[in-house]
Amino acid sequence: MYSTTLIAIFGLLVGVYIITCRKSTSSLPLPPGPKPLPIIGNVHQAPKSHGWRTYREWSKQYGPIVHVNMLGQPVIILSTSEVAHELLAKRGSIFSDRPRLFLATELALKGLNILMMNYTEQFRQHQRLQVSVLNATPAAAYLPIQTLESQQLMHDLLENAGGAGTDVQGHFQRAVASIIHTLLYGFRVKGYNDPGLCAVIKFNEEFSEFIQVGSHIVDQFPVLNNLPGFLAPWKAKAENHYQGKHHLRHQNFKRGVESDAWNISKHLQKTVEKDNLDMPLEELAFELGTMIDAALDGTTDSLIWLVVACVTQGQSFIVKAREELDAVVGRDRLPVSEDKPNLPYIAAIVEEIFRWRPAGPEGVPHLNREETVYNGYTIPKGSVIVPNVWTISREEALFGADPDDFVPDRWLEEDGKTLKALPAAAFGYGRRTCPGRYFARNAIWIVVAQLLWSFDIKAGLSEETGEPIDIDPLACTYGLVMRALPFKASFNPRGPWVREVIDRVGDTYSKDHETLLNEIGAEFTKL
Ligand code: HEM
Repeated sequence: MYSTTLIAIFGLLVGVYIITCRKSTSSLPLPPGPKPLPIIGNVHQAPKSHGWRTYREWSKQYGPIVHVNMLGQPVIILSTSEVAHELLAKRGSIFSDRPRLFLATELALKGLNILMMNYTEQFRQHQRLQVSVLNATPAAAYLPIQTLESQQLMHDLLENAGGAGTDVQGHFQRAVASIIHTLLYGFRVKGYNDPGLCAVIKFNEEFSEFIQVGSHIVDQFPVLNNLPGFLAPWKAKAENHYQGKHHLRHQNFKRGVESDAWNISKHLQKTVEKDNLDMPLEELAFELGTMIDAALDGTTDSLIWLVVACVTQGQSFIVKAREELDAVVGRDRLPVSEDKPNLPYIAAIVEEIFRWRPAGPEGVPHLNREETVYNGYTIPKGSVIVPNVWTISREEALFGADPDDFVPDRWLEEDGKTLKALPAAAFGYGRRTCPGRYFARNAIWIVVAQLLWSFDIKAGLSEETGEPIDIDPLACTYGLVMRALPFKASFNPRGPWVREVIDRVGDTYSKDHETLLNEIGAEFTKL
């Protein structure tokens, strides 16, 4: 035991020395950044949490491209849309890998998580499958299911979230989970305590912790993985995570392919067979599971941030949205996706949610497989590239002098009808841009339109004083996604016509979702 520890410590020091002595072929300097110390670099200055806040300060001090040294590992933080585009999109052939920082994560995923794969042929095969079911055209076919679940959400809020209000996270989470489980596996999620949904939430929380730099010492010093299990607790943790995910994914995939109606599991299984792809079913089941994980948090959290905006950012955007909704939709029905071309202000609200509170404010890191030069600076091979989405979404030159405020109008041209082509950073860049962006935009659009058509949204009331509880619009979790801390909000119908319309549809669980799925399947045969 003693000698193993000594070997580990020796390996660690040699590793640090070798890494810090990496040689560059370029004579140009590294990008500017905070002054490092010998060997440890900038580790002592690295933010322990909510890194995007520190990165914004660094960008003000050092400019749009900042270098920090984490124990010899170069980290490059990009803080304008221009630089992120130039490197991650235009030079995508070298900037599309993922960092290999996360040994604990890799143990937990056994190379089966698409989000963490390098840009290899295996990854591209997965990406082609994802795009075939998530691109703009297939995503449009899913609108009937997204609308059905949005109606169910309106019903749930009407019945359960009025008066003094309630913690609304669960209702939104259920609605998003049900959209994705119905489409991917053929079954609806009918309650926020559904065991399958609880399992996905638990795995997402674990995953978010796994990929935090520094959360497992083995990530910095892979040699420690040679330690026996009792000295290496991450091994058992990683194995449990993998086994749990494997079980859930296998079970859901089986349910999907054995179900009577069309669904994405069945569709992709047929594609794999028809195209004779080299992809074991276990890998395909993991791909579907990754889509579930990726879709659930970003979509739910964006909707919750809209609720935060409604209760903290003044009424003027709500008044404008209502004027538009009343003029186009009237008061006799809920908005539907066919109204979209006539409701540009709702589309502007959706873009503003992604800008104001990007679900992943630190982006998902990329890695460059070759050294390159940008604007007179060297970017060493193997740098961890952080698209600083929080700051990029607050570029005053693009978004105006009030980037911290929620102002949907900034997305509209003078005519008030056309969306400006402003860069949207929330879905990432280049070859790794989120394949679910069309799906997410559609799902969020229908919920936002129906929510603002239906409810006055206010802060919940304190049980002790009966007064509204203050909501801090910046209070959030820290992890892969930025989630508003739990809060109470109340949803009261904004007029008598609302209950009438929502009750006319009522509870949607008796609706035949399998017929809707088969209709989507029929659309797919025409694509
Ligand atoms: C508001 C909702 C969402 C946000 C903000 C979001 C954001 C992102 C971001 C930032 C990335 C990494 C991009 C990069 O590396 O540059 C990503 C990757 C991914 N997203 Fe999304 N996403 C959302 C919804 C969805 C949905 C609905 C799906 C699927 C139905 C999905 C599936 C994926 C997948 C599979 C990846 C991995 C792609 C890769 O590594 O190349 N996402 N997403």
